[in-house]
Amino acid sequence: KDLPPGPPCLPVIGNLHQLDCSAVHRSLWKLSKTYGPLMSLKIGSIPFQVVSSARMAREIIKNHDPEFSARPQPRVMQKLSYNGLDVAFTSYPDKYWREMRRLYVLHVFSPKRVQSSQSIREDEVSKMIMDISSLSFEDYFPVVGGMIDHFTGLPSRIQRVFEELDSFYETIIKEHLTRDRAGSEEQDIIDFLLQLRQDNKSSSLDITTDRIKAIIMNIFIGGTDTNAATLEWAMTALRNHPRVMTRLQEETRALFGHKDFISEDDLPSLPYLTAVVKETLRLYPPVPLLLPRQTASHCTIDCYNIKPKSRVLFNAFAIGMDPEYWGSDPEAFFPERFMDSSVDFKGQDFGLIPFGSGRRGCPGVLLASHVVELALANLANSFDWELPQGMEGEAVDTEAAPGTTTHRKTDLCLLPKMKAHYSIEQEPS
Ligand code: HEM
Repeated sequence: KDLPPGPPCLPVIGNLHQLDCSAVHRSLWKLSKTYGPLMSLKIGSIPFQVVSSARMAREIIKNHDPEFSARPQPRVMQKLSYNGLDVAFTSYPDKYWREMRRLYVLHVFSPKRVQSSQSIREDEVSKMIMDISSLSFEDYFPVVGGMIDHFTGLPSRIQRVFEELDSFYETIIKEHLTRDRAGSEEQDIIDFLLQLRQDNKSSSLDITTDRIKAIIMNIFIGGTDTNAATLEWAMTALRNHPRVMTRLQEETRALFGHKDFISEDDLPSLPYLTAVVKETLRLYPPVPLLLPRQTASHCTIDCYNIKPKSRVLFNAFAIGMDPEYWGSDPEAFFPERFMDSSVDFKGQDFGLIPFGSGRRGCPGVLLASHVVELALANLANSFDWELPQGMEGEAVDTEAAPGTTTHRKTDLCLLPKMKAHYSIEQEPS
């Protein structure tokens, strides 16, 4: 009786009938308006607690983070993570998780390592811009499809996906082992892990091949689809808000319009770009329910009793719409709200947590923000974007497809037109 309030549920299916499976985060947001910022419900027979306001997220992460930092262990992720050898799906509290997390934060995704891979990101974004430039006028901008959903299904399917991924990781590791790195200054994450394995035999954390594969899995699943989805939603929102697109293009072109490519060193002089990325992550968080958490022990929140092993969802979408935090018009796409504000997505501001927060918060946040800002800056700077013939003037729909990472339901079709040439004389003095 002292559980948080929630909608009445049916036998067997629980509250499933109240959830729109292509936008569960939206259904949960609507329910939270009736039942409050900490809400109990059942998905099938499994009880969940759902966190839907910035105040509640702050209360939990500031005062109860250790109790809320375990993760449920879905069978498919157990298999794909080599039985929990990664970070994202490892149980908590656990010595192995602590050491791996330390490795990620201090080495694999440290600011120094992210900086050292700057030229790789610039090469990739530059290739993308060249590819788009060489398309014929009728060609559409392709969108990367969801991947994670393919991982659900029958055990045989899980096994097949596991084997495919495993052989992909083997190839990557072999390539790195046979590559002649002599004289090369660029050491990527795999080079670093292989080096660590060689140097660090005595450390308590033995870097086995399966552990390296589990780390590649986290990078591959956590760090590719999410960045692609963020770009997809950013371009959708920009297309539907031409005023914002124009202001973004004015910002990039005033400073760098004469250049073919905006580099990462140029990004700090583009504050409106950063505001557009933040606003996209607020309204379209690519992982809107974060990764599920599980309580490690009993705790009391706002007089409610939360039992050990309760599943917990943080609804980052609902939190991004919280009127107590965002004021009267949270549904508007309005990047200006970030222009004179220090609110950031790194996990310290509880109204904006698309990367989560606390002990289990995303360790790839710095890398992700570099990739997304670099790609978006160049897409906006190099091209004007139009809708295909016959669709001009129409709003692009914003319907989402089901999945842990939220993509658009339909492909986003936009036509790139090379920008008019900007000469040095057009630069502001
Ligand atoms: C836009 C891009 C990204 C988004 C939106 C995103 C989002 C998230 C979210 C919501 C979580 C769960 C946080 C929580 O439970 O509090 C997470 C965890 C994680 N992310 Fe990301 N992520 C992104 C990019 C990346 C990248 C680039 C990497 C690595 C290359 C990465 C690796 C991870 C890992 C390893 C975890 C598990 C952390 C743990 O459980 O201790 N992510 N991410």
